[in-house]
Amino acid sequence: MSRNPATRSARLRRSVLSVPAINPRALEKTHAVDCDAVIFDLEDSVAPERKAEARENLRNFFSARPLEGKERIIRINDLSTNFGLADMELVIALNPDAVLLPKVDEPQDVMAVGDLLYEADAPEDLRIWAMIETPRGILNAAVIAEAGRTPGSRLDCLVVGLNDLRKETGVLPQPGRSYLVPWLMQVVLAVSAYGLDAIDSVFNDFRDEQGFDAECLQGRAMGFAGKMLIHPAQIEPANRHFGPDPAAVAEAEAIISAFADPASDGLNVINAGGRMVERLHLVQAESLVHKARLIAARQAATRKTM
Ligand SMILES: CC(C)(COP(=O)(O)OP(=O)(O)OC[C@H]1O[C@@H](n2cnc3c(N)ncnc32)[C@H](O)[C@@H]1OP(=O)(O)O)[C@@H](O)C(=O)NCCC(=O)NCCSC(=O)C[C@H](O)C(=O)O
Ligand SMILES: [Mg+2]
Repeated sequence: MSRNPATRSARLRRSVLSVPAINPRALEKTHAVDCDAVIFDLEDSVAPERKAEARENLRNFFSARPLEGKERIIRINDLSTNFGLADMELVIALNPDAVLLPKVDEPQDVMAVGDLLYEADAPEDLRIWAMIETPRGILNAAVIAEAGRTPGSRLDCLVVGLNDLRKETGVLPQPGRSYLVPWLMQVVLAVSAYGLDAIDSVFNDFRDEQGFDAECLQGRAMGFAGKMLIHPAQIEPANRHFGPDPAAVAEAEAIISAFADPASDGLNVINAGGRMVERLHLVQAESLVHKARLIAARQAATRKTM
């Protein structure tokens, strides 16, 4: 049985900020910024000769002060490189919320990391995220996502990487991403079939506010849960575009009340102010209201600590 997109994840993943683990100053900034998740990057933003230094930075960062209220994800190097296994040892030692695998081509890439976590007796809530950023990754998006349904699988989220994908395919960066949309939608369809989340790719030109807004609107309309970010300036717009807008929350609350009315008992379809509403809309409405409450609770907690 498929899960409705509205029920994919109860977590907020509107803004997923990547931070190069080589940069201690940027690492420190993650305590103060308002993103939902942080990816600590050991892969492409760290030069090969500085991988060990980046791991040491992360070790120090995790031991100095816990990062509160945000999902913590460590992006490792591919296990086929010289760095992948040392990265995995660090992941097991630091126990983040998730490990992000780059350049996933097939389900076996995810399973190999799952096996390492199992052998290390890592806690079950240490999840796996997968970057879909190669031609084979796109072609195999469905079977990769399906692997997330096998018993004991830790796969939780797919993240699209368009920089690598453009490099591999020759598709040029263009406003509207018209040639990429079919591949993006393939990823959204795959996660929808198997109850995972999908995060849209980074937008490199972090000073181009209009371009970023347009891409967020497009990603949200396509069904992505949020966007991978490269700069703190992208957090507020991503939270805004991927968060529920107040009118939609009010409408969702009205749908929940309408179905809670005893007059709706035994009805699968009702008339809500001149619009047909079905019980499937109730599931979406509940998910939206849940996310709105998570955001409100986060904002209240932030105000308290200010
Ligand atoms: C792109 C950057 C190199 C730009 O950095 P910088 O020149 O320092 O920008 P600013 O001067 O505007 O920065 C202002 C302050 O903000 C801090 N900062 C900047 N970026 C981050 C960040 N990502 N996280 C936390 N803090 C950040 C700076 O340190 C400045 O602070 P201060 O000095 O105190 O004023 C830089 O933004 C950057 O490195 N971004 C992240 C790059 C990265 O993570 N790359 C990997 C992910 S991209 C990817 O995965 C692609 C994918 O794989 C694919 O294939 O598509
Ligand atoms: Mg990449």
